Amino acid sequence: MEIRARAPGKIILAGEHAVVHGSSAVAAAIDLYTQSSLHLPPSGDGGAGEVEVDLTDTGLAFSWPCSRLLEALGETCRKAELQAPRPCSPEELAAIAKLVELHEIPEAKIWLSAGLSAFLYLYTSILGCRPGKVVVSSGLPMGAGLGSSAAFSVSLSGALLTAAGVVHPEGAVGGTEWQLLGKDHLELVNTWAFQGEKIIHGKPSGIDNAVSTFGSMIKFKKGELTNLKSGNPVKMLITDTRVGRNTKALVAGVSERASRHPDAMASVFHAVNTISEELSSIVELAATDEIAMTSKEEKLAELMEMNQGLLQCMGVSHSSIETVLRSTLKYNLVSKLTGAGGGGCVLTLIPTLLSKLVLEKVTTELESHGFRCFKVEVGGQGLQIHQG
Ligand SMILES: Nc1ncnc2c1ncn2[C@@H]1O[C@H](COP(=O)(O)OP(=O)(O)O)[C@@H](O)[C@H]1O
Ligand SMILES: C[C@@](O)(CCOP(=O)(O)O)CC(=O)O
Ligand SMILES: [Mg+2]
Repeated sequence: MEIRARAPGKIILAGEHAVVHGSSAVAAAIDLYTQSSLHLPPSGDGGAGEVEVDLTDTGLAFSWPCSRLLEALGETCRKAELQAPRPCSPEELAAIAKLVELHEIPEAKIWLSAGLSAFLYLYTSILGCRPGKVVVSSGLPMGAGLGSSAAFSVSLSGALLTAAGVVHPEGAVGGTEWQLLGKDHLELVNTWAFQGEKIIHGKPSGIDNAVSTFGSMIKFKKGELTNLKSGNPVKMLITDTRVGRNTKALVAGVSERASRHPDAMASVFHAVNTISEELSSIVELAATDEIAMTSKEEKLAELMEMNQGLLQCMGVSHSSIETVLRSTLKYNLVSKLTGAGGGGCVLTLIPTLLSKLVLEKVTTELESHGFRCFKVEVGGQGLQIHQG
C-alpha cells in the first residue's frame, strides 16, 4: 500500500510572533508543498522489520528496528491507534531523542534532529511500532519562514492517519489525482500536526499547521480560525535571504524580551493585533476599479510596513532583511519579513499596476545581493491525499 499526502507552506501577511502571545494574525497557503509517501508492507506486525524515513531534500535516510522502538517506547506503541491526539510527555521526548541520537547526524544538519523526533513521535503514536517507510520531499526551503515544519507535520499526520484508517479522503481536487478530507478529519490531522510542531518549535501558536491543513487565507487568534475570502488576488514577491535561522530560538527570544519588558511588549502585541484585524478586513474588500484597487493596496502596504516596524521592536529583524527593505523601497515597494524572521524570507507586495520592467529591476537588484526571488500563488488548497 502506498499513501501520499501533500501539505502546503504558508506566508504570514501580518501577526507572526504576536500570535504566539494571543494577538490575531493573517496567513495564507502557498503553492509549494511538502509530500510524505508512506509504504506499508501488507501485514505489518509490531516487533519485526524497520521503520524508515528518507528525507530526500537532505540526502539523508534513517531507520530503526521495530523491536528497538518497542523497547524504548513500549507504552506509546502499544496504545497506538486508540489514542486521541495528545502532547508528547517529557519522558517520551527524552526516549525519542535517544533513538534519534543512535544516528550520527552531520553537524551541519543537526537542525534535522527536531524534525526526526517529530517524525518518530507521530509515526509511533498513530501506527505503533509497525514496519513502514516514509519518503519525504519538499519544494519549500527549510527553516526560511515559509512553514516547512508545519507542512512536514501536516503531510506526515495526513498520510499516517489515512493508513490507520482513521481518516478517509473523499472529494477529488478538480482534474488531479489528489483527494480532500472532510472538516472533522482535517481537524484531527491538524491536532496531531500541532503536536509535531510543538516538538519542532517549542511553543507554536498553531497558525502554521492550521493554514497548511485547511489551506485558503485565514485569520487566526488563540486557536480560533476564520476563513477570509480575498476580494482580489494578493500578489507577493518572496525573497529568500538564504540566511538560516531557527524558529524555536526566535520564538523563545521574543518571549524573553516580553518577560523583561512586559508592559512595553504587551503594547507591541496589542498594536500588531489591531494591524492584523484591519488587514483582514481590507483583504476581503472587492475593489472593482483601478482607483479602488490602488487605495486598497496602499492600505495593505502601510499596514505591512507598520507590522515590520513592530517586528523590529520584537528583535526579530536582521541585516539581510533590512537590505531587502531598502532595495524594494527604492522602487516604492513595501516589504516585511514573514515567519519567524532572523533571516529567512521577506514578502514584497506587488501592486496590480506595477510594470514588468520595475519588477524585473527590483528582482535583479535583490538577486545581486545573493538572495533568491520567486512568486507564489496565494490562498490555495490545504492537505491533499492520494491512495495508490
Ligand atoms: N522536509 C523536511 N524534512 C525533514 N525535516 C524537516 C523538513 N521540513 C521541515 N523540517 C524540520 O523543520 C525544521 C524547520 O522548521 P522551522 O525552524 O520552524 O522553519 P520553517 O517552518 O519556517 O521552515 C527543520 O530544521 C527540520 O527539523
Ligand atoms: C513566529 C511564528 O509566529 C511563525 C513561525 O513560522 P516559521 O516556522 O518561521 O515558518 C511562530 C508561531 O506562530 O508558531
Ligand atoms: Mg516552522
